[in-house]
Formats: sequence, structure tokens, C-alpha cells
Amino acid sequence: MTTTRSIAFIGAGSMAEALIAGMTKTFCHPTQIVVTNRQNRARLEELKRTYGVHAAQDAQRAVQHADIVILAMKPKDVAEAMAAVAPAIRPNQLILSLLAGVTTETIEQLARRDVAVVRAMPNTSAAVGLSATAIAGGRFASEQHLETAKQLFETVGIVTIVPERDLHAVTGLSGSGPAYVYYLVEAMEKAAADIGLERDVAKTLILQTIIGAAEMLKASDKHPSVLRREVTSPGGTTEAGIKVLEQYRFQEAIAACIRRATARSEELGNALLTAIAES
Ligand SMILES: NC(=O)C1=CN([C@@H]2O[C@H](COP(=O)(O)OP(=O)(O)OC[C@H]3O[C@@H](n4cnc5c(N)ncnc54)[C@H](O)[C@@H]3O)[C@@H](O)[C@H]2O)C=CC1
Ligand SMILES: O=C(O)[C@@H]1CCC=N1
Repeated sequence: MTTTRSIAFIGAGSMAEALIAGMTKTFCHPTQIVVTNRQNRARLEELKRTYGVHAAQDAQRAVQHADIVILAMKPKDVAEAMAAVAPAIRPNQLILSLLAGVTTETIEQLARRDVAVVRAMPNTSAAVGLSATAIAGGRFASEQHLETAKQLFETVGIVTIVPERDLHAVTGLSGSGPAYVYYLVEAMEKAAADIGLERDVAKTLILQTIIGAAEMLKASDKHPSVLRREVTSPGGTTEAGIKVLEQYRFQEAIAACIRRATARSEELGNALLTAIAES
């Protein structure tokens, strides 16, 4: 656990909380973190009570004293947030952006100075130490900055360094990915109720099925299609079920979903650029 760094969060929503929950276990002491937010004082108090972090109303002051500034507001809110804190940003700080679709170049522009920016795309499984995070460095980010960001996100899961152009695809795949899995579980729970299984029994079985399948994927070198075939007895139940998924073009639906989420990431970045140009 590091003892030297102080970290300021701008934005105190679900992603900030997921990161705080993970980081305070191994990366830093809760008192090294200060959380700021727009308006919602009750939310700050809640995070303070739950994790022992500091909470502050004055974002500029929080940024002034931070080594690492984590941007955790929605992309549409970043221009306003950065306008408020930009005067306090120092060249030796590291700005870590979690924002979907927003490039490091845009963040540098909003910071109004040559500052190290690392763009990260974690996911909410950070809350249980299992995020799949990808990071990319901006123009002024050194290897050391990337290493610091890597260490930070490694406390909440696995980290991979990618070229920045890949981050839109990462966002559509693993940033949004937990939601796709939850959607599958929702569908399985509804189906279980329809076929008459008791809710708690179904929930336990579904959860263990998901965990078991994930562990199998991790433990074996086999392609998912091979693992699927191992479940599928000729003329059996799985074959009958999978045929229905094929009729509903399940794989096409997933591909279209990930393509659309990836495109949306680009749109979010472009919409912000348009808003900045018009302001
Ligand atoms: N939720 C997720 O699964 C993931 C989210 N992200 C990114 O993380 C960022 C945050 O997402 P969530 O936590 O889901 O959003 P959220 O809506 O839960 O939280 C955003 C927070 O920012 C605050 N905020 C808004 N304007 C502000 C301002 N001007 N100054 C300070 N704080 C301000 C809001 O009050 C809110 O507490 C987004 O940019 C998103 O793209 C990245 C990976 C995964
Ligand atoms: O839905 C979103 O825009 C954010 C980015 C990735 C996950 N949640």
C-alpha cells in the first residue's frame, strides 16, 4: 500500500464508488482519497461513512493537493467540471479519465496545459476486484505514468495497455460488458420463473452456472465453441435449446450490440468536441 499519493475524485457516482471500494483495500489508505461531486452532499457523506474517505465541496482545492486526479463524471459534464478545476491543475499531476469516448487530447485541451493524461476503461466489477481495465496514455503521459495507472487499476482487477484508438472497442466490449452478462442473468431468471422454478433456487443455480462456466473458460485452453459442444449431447436438451438461440440470431444480436456500443463511445467523444467548439 502506497503512503505518498493523494488522489482526488471529481464525480462520485457508481464507477467512482466501485474504484474506491477496490483501491481502499490495497492501493491506498482511505484518507489519501478525497471525493468531490456536483451538489449532492448526501452522496459524499455516504461515501465518507462507508469507506472512510475525505469528502470535499471545493473541487479546485481538492485538485490542488492531489497527485492523481480521477475524472469520474459523465462525458457530457466534463467540460463544466474541468473549467472549475483547470486553474488548480499542475504539470506534475496525473489525470486519470474514466470517461467513455473522450480522448486524452480532449482532456489535455480542457486542462489547458501540458499534463499527463491516462484514459482508462474499467468496469463496475472493480468493486469486487475483478475489473477488466484497458488503459492508454496521452501525449504527455510517460511510461511511469502508465505504470502508476496500471498499478492503481491492478488493485481492482486485470489491466491491459492498448493503443488509444482501441479504447472505443474496449468500451463497447468490456466497459459495458458486465451489463450484457446481467441482462443474460435477468433473462434466465425470468425464464426460470416461467417454467415454475422457485426464485431463490433458480437464482442460486444460475449464479453457480455463470461462475462455473467463467471458471471453465479461464482454466481450460479450449475454445468456447468446444466447451459448448461438450455440453451438447446429440439429440439432447442443449442442442434443442441452442437451435432456438440460433433461430433468434443470438450471435448476430451480440455482435450488433457490441458494434453499436463501440460506435456510441465514438459519438460521445464527438458530441463533447462539438459542445466545446460551440461554447
Ligand atoms: N458505470 C460504468 O459501468 C462505467 C462508467 N465509466 C465512465 O465513468 C464515468 C462515470 O460513470 P458513472 O459512475 O456510471 O456515472 P454516475 O452518473 O453514476 O456518476 C457521475 C457523477 O459525476 C457527478 N458530476 C456530474 N457533473 C459534475 C461536475 N461538473 N463536477 C463534479 N461532479 C460531477 C454526478 O453528480 C455523479 O455523482 C462516465 O464517464 C462513464 O463513461 C467507465 C467504465 C464503466
Ligand atoms: O454506459 C456507459 O456509457 C458507461 C461506459 C461503459 C459502461 N458504462
